[in-house]
Amino acid sequence: MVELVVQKYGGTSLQTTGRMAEAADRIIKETKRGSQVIVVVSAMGRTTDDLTTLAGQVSSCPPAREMDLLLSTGEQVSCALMAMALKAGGVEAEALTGPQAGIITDFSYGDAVIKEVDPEPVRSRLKEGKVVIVSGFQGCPGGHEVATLGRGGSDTTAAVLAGALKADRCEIFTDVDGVYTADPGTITGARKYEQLDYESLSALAELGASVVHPRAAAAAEAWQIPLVVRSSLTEQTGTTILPGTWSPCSFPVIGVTSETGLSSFSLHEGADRREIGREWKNGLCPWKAVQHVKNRLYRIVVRNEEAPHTKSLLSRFGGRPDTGRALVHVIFRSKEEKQKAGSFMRDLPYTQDCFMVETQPHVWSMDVPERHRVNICQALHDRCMEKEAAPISAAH
Ligand SMILES: Nc1ncnc2c1ncn2[C@@H]1O[C@H](COP(=O)(O)OP(=O)(O)O)[C@@H](O)[C@H]1O
Ligand SMILES: N[C@@H](CC(=O)OP(=O)(O)O)C(=O)O
Repeated sequence: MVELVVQKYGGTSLQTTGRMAEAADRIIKETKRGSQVIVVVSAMGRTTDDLTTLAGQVSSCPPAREMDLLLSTGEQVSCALMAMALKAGGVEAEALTGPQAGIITDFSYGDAVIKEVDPEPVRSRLKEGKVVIVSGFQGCPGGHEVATLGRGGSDTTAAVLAGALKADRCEIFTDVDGVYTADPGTITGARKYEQLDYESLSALAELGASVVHPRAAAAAEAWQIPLVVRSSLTEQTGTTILPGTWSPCSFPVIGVTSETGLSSFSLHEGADRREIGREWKNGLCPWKAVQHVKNRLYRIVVRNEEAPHTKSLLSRFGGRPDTGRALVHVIFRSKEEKQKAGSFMRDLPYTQDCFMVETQPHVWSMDVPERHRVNICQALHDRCMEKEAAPISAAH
């Protein structure tokens, strides 16, 4: 039976035209195995950052619509080049922008959500025997508009397309050979998962493991599409995320993650615990974490972009943002595992100017200065790993 495979290549896998040619060879090999292939591409290397810098040079507050028009071009360049590379390799291919590929979004420029996919444009080209290359990270909110899905959004394009077209699997090609217990780029001793369940992947992705976008993890789970995270630089098998409730081991910790680009507010005066709690529960503030530290001191952590809005909401408490903050998280399998681990999380090094905060019941979180983030993650990861002899698969 012919398999339908979606392959997504991230910016790190398309950094140069040389890398793009390697990706094209891999796609050609997949077609030679007899598969139908849909390819989703991100912008080459750091193109999205470069385009953002360009916008900043002409405007201190670029309009969201034009910003999306600008940023969406990065993926279109990769898409057109990839189709050319494939054709040069003797494979029939056609490049489509997100809107041309039938990806319909809402109107939230810069953070659009895919509402629907018209499978026809891609399906008809597959029927013609073509490899279909789709620009990731973008869709059409209506008319002839284009909206982008937020940073890292190409993963979501791939997972949603895989679901809508009922693909047999969705492969995310990146610069690491799978999903690890911590960022293998910065944390020594991070261990690779050979297999993982959707829930654990989502937990890691939502709390900062940038290897897969959280919306992609959620979409793969919703459609029950097998997801493979693997390296475009090696032939290693990667991490497979499969339907079912399979859990890789009895290891109590799923991983250690961190989030950057945050600001914290310390609220002293007149802060009423119940009032703060009400704001938090009502979701009026998109707060990432909140904590009653002691007596009348509260910490509230928000993304830098939300700091001005939060400051005005909390003005009656006199909160001032402290920038350059990060959150570090130890994600446990359950609330009970977190409670059991309580004692071994104490007495960490680097705790000056750090605050324990509440995020989710099964997650131990701390608000830390961004400059200490990696050291603190390393210490936490070491501590979690020393508790477990051989929890996952061998890696690194
Ligand atoms: N738990 C984790 N497992 C694997 N990689 C991780 C994890 N947390 C963070 N990363 C980082 O995610 C990076 C890949 O994501 P990204 O840079 O967005 O790649 P791409 O451009 O391919 O989308 C890796 O280089 C790695 O440093
Ligand atoms: N190019 C966009 C979208 C994306 O998904 O990129 P990547 O796959 O390289 O994370 C970004 O940089 O955010």
